[in-house]
Amino acid sequence: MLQSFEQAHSTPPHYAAAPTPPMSKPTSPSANAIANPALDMSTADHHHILIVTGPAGCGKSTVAKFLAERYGFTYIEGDDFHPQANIEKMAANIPLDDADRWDWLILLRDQALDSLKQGAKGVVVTCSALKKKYRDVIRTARLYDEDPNAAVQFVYLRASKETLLARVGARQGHYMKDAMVTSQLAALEEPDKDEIEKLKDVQIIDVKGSQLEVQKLAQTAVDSVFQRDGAQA
Ligand SMILES: Nc1ncnc2c1ncn2[C@@H]1O[C@H](COP(=O)(O)OP(=O)(O)O)[C@@H](O)[C@H]1O
Ligand SMILES: O=C(O)[C@H](O)[C@@H](O)[C@H](O)[C@H](O)COP(=O)(O)O
Repeated sequence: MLQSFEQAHSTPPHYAAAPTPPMSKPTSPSANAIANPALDMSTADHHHILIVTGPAGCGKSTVAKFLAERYGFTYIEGDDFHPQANIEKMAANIPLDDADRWDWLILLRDQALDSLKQGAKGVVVTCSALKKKYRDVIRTARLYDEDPNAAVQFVYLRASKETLLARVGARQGHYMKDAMVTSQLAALEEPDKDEIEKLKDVQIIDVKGSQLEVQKLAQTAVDSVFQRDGAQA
C-alpha cells in the first residue's frame, strides 16, 4: 500500500531525489505463529533479506506483511520508494522502463542494508523484480553489507494472467490498474535454472490458492531456507 512521502526520512547520498518513508518497526512473531526452530536459526546464524517478487497483483504486499510478522522482520514496501515520476507514469498506464527502475532497485537494496545495520534481525522487501538483471541488483547487497551473514533470498509469487487481472481489478485505491498486467507479464523473466539451481536463492510459490494457503506455502518455503542456512552455518 502506498504511504505518504511527507514523513522525515534519511536519504542515501546517491539517490537524493528519492522518497524514502520510514520503514515499519520490526514486529514480534504473532502469538499464534507455529512454533518452529527455524525462527531461532534465522536470527542466530544469518540476517536474511527476503525479497517478495512477482507482477502487480500477485500478492507481494499480502505475503510480505505475513512473513514480516511471523519472523519479526522489518517490512519494507517497495511501492513506497518510487519517485513521484514513476508513480505518475504507472498511474497513467505507462510501464516503467529499465532507466526508471535502476535507482529504485538500488534504493530498496540500500534500505534493506540500512535496516540490518540499525539492528533488524531480518528484512522483508516487496519488489516486483521482474527481470533477472533487477534481481542481480538486489543480490549485490551481499557486497555492500558489513554483516558477513546477510543473505538475500527471493520469494517469487507465480500467478496466471487471470489471477493477476482479478486481484488487481479487485484492489482499491492503488495506482497500478489492470491495464498494466499485460506489460508486467511481457517484462517478466521468471527465475531461471541458474538462479534456482546454482545461486539457490529463489523459492517459487504458486499463489492461485486462498491467502491462508499461500501463507502456508510461503512459510514452508522460508522455513526451509532458514533450515538450510542454519545447517550450513
Ligand atoms: N491468495 C489470495 N487470494 C485472493 N486475493 C488475494 C490473495 N493474495 C492477495 N490478494 C488480494 O489481491 C490484491 C493484490 O494483492 P497485493 O498483496 O496488493 O499484491 P501486490 O503487492 O503483488 O501487487 C489485494 O487486494 C489482496 O487483498
Ligand atoms: O503492487 C503492485 O501493483 C506492483 O508492485 C506495482 O506497484 C509495480 O509493479 C511496482 O511498484 C514497480 O513497478 P515495475 O513492476 O514496473 O518494476
